[in-house]
Amino acid sequence: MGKSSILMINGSLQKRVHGLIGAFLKSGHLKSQVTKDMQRYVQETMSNWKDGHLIHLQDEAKLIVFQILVKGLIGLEPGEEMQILKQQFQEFIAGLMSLPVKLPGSRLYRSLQAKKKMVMLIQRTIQEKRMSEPRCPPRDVVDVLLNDSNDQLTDDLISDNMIDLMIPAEDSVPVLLTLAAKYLSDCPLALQQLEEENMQLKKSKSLLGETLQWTDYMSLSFTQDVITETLRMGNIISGIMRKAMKDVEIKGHLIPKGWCVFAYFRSVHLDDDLYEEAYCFNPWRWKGKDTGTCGFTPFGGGRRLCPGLDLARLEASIFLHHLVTGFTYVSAAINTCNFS
Ligand code: HEM
Repeated sequence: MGKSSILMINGSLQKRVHGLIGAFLKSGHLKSQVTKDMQRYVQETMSNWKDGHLIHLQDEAKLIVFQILVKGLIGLEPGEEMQILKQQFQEFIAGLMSLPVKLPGSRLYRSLQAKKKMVMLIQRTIQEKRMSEPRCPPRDVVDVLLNDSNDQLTDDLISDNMIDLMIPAEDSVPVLLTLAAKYLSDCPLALQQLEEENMQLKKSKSLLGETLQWTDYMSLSFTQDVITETLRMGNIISGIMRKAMKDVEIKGHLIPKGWCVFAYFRSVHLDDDLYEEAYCFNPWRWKGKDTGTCGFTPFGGGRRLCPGLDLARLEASIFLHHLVTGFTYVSAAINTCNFS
């Protein structure tokens, strides 16, 4: 990761970059674009699913999510360059956790080479954008950062950040989708209610001759509760690190300045004192409840709160909608949880 990565920087620059990216990822403009593209990619992908063929859901979801992500970040459409970027990104990721040996042929070396190639491709895109008129409203994150007047937002910072944004985003949503499918397979009641809610929306929209908008997907309350419960049980990011900048005392425990603390979400999200039958997948527990509490932090919190949280929820809603309305989904298990 580069020195100017959003994951590494602090202070006012992090606040600025985080604010710009977060506002764009939450914008109605991006959500409409994502909805249109995601519907198309999901339908294309699912139309290839044939009876009797094994489907690797996470891999299929990964390809869709990567295409959506790269378009939202740098404006690239699916095609040859997207394919190259995907290959290079996989090589780069493989070296993130590897022996620190930078000899030619080593995993780390190959990873760094892949990152260089990605940077070159993204910098070319930035140059092209710099030579054309600024786009208003911005269509991707590069547009947003280029339109800002802060002179710390150099081409190097922008290209590094595009790659570093792919790291938290690329895998998390496919894992969320895969876990949702798994938990639903284990819970026929939830699957049935999810199907009913989504079929109802599909029918009412088709009667009106309208296509589904992002607001339609987000208005599906039970679908949102299924996603919330999957985030709680799945703990896709198991926790976050924080460094104490000064001595801090929490509930009688001193954390000396300079110490690192790991806030472990799993121990909170699976705490029986906070969640009745915490190991049971029970989307109904969220009915009418506020998800913005300290006991539920799958997207972290504070000034580093995940800027992609709305996008993750929207992508999951679209995927689940097409999964349960396009296929007969057979649940194999009987859930023994008490939902009363
Ligand atoms: C299920 C999906 C996702 C989960 C569970 C998730 C979770 C998280 C968590 C726990 C953090 C750390 C927050 C903290 O330190 O307090 C984080 C940070 C971040 N996430 Fe996500 N994320 C998801 C999807 C996404 C997506 C789709 C994007 C972008 C398109 C994204 C971009 C980021 C970025 C840039 C940060 C760093 C923010 C900063 O340090 O200022 N994430 N995410």
